[in-house]
Amino acid sequence: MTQAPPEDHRGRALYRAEQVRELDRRVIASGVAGFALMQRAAASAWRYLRATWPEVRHLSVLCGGGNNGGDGHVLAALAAAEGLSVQRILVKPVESLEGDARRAAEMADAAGVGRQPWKDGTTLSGELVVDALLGTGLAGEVRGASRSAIAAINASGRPVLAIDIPSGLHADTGAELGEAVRATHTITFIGDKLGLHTGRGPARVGKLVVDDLAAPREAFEGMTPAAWRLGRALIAALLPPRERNAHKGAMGHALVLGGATGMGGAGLLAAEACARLGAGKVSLATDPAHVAASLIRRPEVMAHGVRGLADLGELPQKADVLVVGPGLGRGSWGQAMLQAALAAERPLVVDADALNLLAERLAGQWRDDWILTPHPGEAARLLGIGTADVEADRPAAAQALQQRFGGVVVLKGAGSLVAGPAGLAVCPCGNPGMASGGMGDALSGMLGALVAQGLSLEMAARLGVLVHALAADMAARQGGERGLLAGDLASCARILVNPTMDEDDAVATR
Ligand SMILES: NC(=O)C1=CN([C@@H]2O[C@H](COP(=O)(O)OP(=O)(O)OC[C@H]3O[C@@H](n4cnc5c(N)ncnc54)[C@H](OP(=O)(O)O)[C@@H]3O)[C@@H](O)[C@H]2O)[C@@H](O)CC1
Ligand SMILES: [K+]
Repeated sequence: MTQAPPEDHRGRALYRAEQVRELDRRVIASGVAGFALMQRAAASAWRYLRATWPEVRHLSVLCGGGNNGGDGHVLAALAAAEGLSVQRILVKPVESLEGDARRAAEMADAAGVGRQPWKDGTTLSGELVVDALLGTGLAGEVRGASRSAIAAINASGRPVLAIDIPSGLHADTGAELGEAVRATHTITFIGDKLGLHTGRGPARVGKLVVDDLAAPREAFEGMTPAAWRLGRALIAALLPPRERNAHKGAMGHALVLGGATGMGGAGLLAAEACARLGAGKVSLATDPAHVAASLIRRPEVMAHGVRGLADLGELPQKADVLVVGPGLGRGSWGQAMLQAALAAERPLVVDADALNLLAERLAGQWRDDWILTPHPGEAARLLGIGTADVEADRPAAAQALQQRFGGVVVLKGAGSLVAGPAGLAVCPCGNPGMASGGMGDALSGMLGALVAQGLSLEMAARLGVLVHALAADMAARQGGERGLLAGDLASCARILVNPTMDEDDAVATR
């Protein structure tokens, strides 16, 4: 049935609303009438609903004024034809509808499906709510009746199947325009949409299925996806089993510069994660006060007590990649370490306070050999805008950073984005347990390890972000999200970067 381009190691293609509209146009031009496509969409949603909730007898279907609403009307008719009772609610009068949406509403009328206009206070009586208010046509903050209908859906406490997109969620950015439906399930059509996977998307979409509605392969030809949704196939594609004669010299040497006075844990977490992801050698340049702790916790890491540039000596030149930022601080020590890293002519992973120092003191730096890993606050400082502006359009912020600073940019947060010369990728994994200190330090160390082992910066960033999030998911399965620690990730990540291991049999080591 699926005609869309198959997923490969790059992951699944994601599109923007305008691109999906163009795909719709191409499918229609190939000979499928628009209304037939709407019927396919509704039939697909109905099949999914029936398979997921076979016991449900009574539905509430909320229909907007466009074709998303049209899908809802057709679904309501299909459900009624199979004997379900349907509460069909319209936010716009049928007389104001046009085109396929009007035809769909009249079809449901003709099938004898009752309808009622949305009014504030209307009780949603269904055991299940179908959200067909707004799809790819959403423009601007949700207004009028749709606004209160969305709030009522969210207050209903019922399972919600969102048609195409949870209403109120922006298909391109994943921003919530006012309030968005909190769906338990979403079925999306023709092409998967970027906004379902970043920003508020992951928190609003619930379980997601994609149906390309049998769109012909040719419809996708020549259309560059807006982004790639990373998948596990990337791990095996980029990390084949090691040659049996591998030696540590060939696995790269990573140097972590971090851990100013009182912030030793950050540098250590980065170094440990770096080692667990397979760097041949890992060095840590840290405040001398932290060396003993490092040796006790991870004797494999070569910890150097560094009071300043003189102590650092030629260490940066001996490494293949430098990770600068974890626990760096913004004081003279951190500034010296960053200067040394920038001068070392080695690929860099730049995180945390190194990014803040860049924003404060080193504006205008552009390199093609670094990975920058800001969270939204750091991204905002680098761009000179507010954090809310970053969150309002995360894909645009990631791409703006990449254009302004060069290299590869990882914009962290739910649905982490990787922007590089090959385009945009989004990570669909991870969990709220990652909202705890040190997670970013572990990520920067992992990225350093992958660069050390010879991956391009962009592939290292994509793979590192994915493995970091998958490791957090694995650790959360073992012990739950609350209380998940950054230090729990490295051992899980080790299992993941050895894809021939059976994850269930593998025993996480500390
Ligand atoms: N043939 C096809 O193409 C296929 C398309 N398919 C389906 O169609 C969907 C796209 O349909 P679409 O383009 O009609 O847009 P849609 O999402 O219904 O929104 C338009 C409505 O929303 C309203 N509205 C907009 N902004 C608003 C706001 N801020 N606040 C409040 N209201 C707002 C706007 O009102 P207006 O601005 O006109 O007053 C209008 O009533 C797509 O997601 C998929 O489900 C499938 O059936 C497969 C075949
Ligand atoms: K919807």
